[in-house]
Amino acid sequence: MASATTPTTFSLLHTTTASTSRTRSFLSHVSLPSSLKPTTLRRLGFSAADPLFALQVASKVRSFGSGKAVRGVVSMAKRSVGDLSAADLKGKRVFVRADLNVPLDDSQNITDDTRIRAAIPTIKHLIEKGAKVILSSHLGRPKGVTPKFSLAPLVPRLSELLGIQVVKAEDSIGPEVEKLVASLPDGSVLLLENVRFYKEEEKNDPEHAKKLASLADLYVNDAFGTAHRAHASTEGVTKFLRPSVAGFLLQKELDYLVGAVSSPKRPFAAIVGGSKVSSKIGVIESLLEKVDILLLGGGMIFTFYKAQGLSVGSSLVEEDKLELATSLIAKAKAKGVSLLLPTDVVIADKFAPDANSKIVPASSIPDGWMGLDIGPDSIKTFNEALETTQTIIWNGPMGVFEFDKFAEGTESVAKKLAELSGKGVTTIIGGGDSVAAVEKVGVASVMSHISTGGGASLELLEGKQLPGVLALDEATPVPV
Ligand SMILES: Nc1ncnc2c1ncn2[C@@H]1O[C@H](COP(=O)(O)OP(=O)(O)OP(=O)(O)O)[C@@H](O)[C@H]1O
Ligand SMILES: O=C(O)[C@H](O)COP(=O)(O)O
Repeated sequence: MASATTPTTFSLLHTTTASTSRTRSFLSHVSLPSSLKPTTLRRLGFSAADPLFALQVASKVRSFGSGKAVRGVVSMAKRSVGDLSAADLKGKRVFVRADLNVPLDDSQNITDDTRIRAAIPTIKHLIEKGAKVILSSHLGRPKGVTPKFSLAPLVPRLSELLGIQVVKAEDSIGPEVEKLVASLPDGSVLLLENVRFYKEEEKNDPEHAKKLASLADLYVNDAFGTAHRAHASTEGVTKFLRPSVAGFLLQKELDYLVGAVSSPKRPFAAIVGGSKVSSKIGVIESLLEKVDILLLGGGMIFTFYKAQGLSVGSSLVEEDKLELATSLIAKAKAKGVSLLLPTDVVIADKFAPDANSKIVPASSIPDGWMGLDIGPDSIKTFNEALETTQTIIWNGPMGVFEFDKFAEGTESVAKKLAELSGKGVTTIIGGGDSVAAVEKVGVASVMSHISTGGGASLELLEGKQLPGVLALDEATPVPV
């Protein structure tokens, strides 16, 4: 089957001394062109490594000139639900932690079911294998039992998408839940009540985790959006349940947000926006190590302008981040990254949807006016830069896109990415408000990947480890 252009999977065993001074074995599954032998990889100089070893291999192989099919096929070194055999699953009670934290309106209607749809492939797979699925999630940030944060409104949509009637428990632990679990037929789904109704969930209380774990035989974490939280149902349960494996959604998120970003088709551009530079420092610094082009927009640009001595009127500025902005500009220069700041902006006389607005050069923002979007010249320059790329990651809106008058910059980026996606460019939307913008423009379906995690995707892009991922079983080591 394997050919030079068809990826095959090598298993690479190596050891590393983590900062905790524990020596651990990591297995990294990397799909690489079959012409690459483990001996070749060793010759390439892989020795000490970190948990992202697989990704380093992928990028090295790429620069070595042999990596044809590396992009998007790298997986973290975690065992996946797809690795479990039929015997592992048939008749087994599987605790699935999903992130079904969807928005509900005042009448408890789901206003965006993206996260529910994203959780379906893993649940369907388990049902088809004859497992008994014990599905859990949080919804919102309740303090104790709060009816408006019940998972009950999710049952009809889940049942519809799965094609079976999902049973709902009134609690997430306790004798009633145990009774329901005991009566579950193979291939069925029991939805537990909001795990955050217990304060022990967010405290990652071991006794509480043990109670959750006692409901099941094995654990699947598919809650990418909550993987940055070390909670009882995302991390604590893994201490009591083996195997503990990654679901398909979690795996896909890692493949794109870690794999495609660490081993991109080049040129590679990042677009970073949002309100404040302070909330994106980690992401910008991490991306500066990887990208060829960095486009900045949103409220944070005014801190950069001010750092360059421009007057910014009453635009959003973080005075204590001026030095940081200067150092980021210097870092981009030192790394040879082409950093583009908008050259013109749409300004407003107040922060309101009906504000008076005009377009001015970035250097001419009058006193009393604030910049709320990037201007048409900037859109043109950004588009030209994006046209040269093969991989683009986007996090954060270009302006106050919630107000129609100031949505043009953000919507133009969404449209450009959709157009480029159609031409084979890898387009990754890194969660948060940029996802809302892509959906508003109606181009979500054409993007290569849209993350279901806001905070989790940011942390991953910052290069942080996610506790919900770390806690899972490593893929089976195969010595080379
Ligand atoms: N020029 C601006 N002035 C003030 N606010 C702005 C400006 N541009 C964008 N924003 C606001 O930034 C907000 C989004 O910023 P945020 O940092 O939360 O980005 P995000 O990518 O959505 O992050 P997260 O993933 O955490 O949700 C939007 O509500 C938008 O209105
Ligand atoms: O919406 C999210 O980002 C996730 O569901 C995590 O929610 P949390 O920030 O309340 O932990």
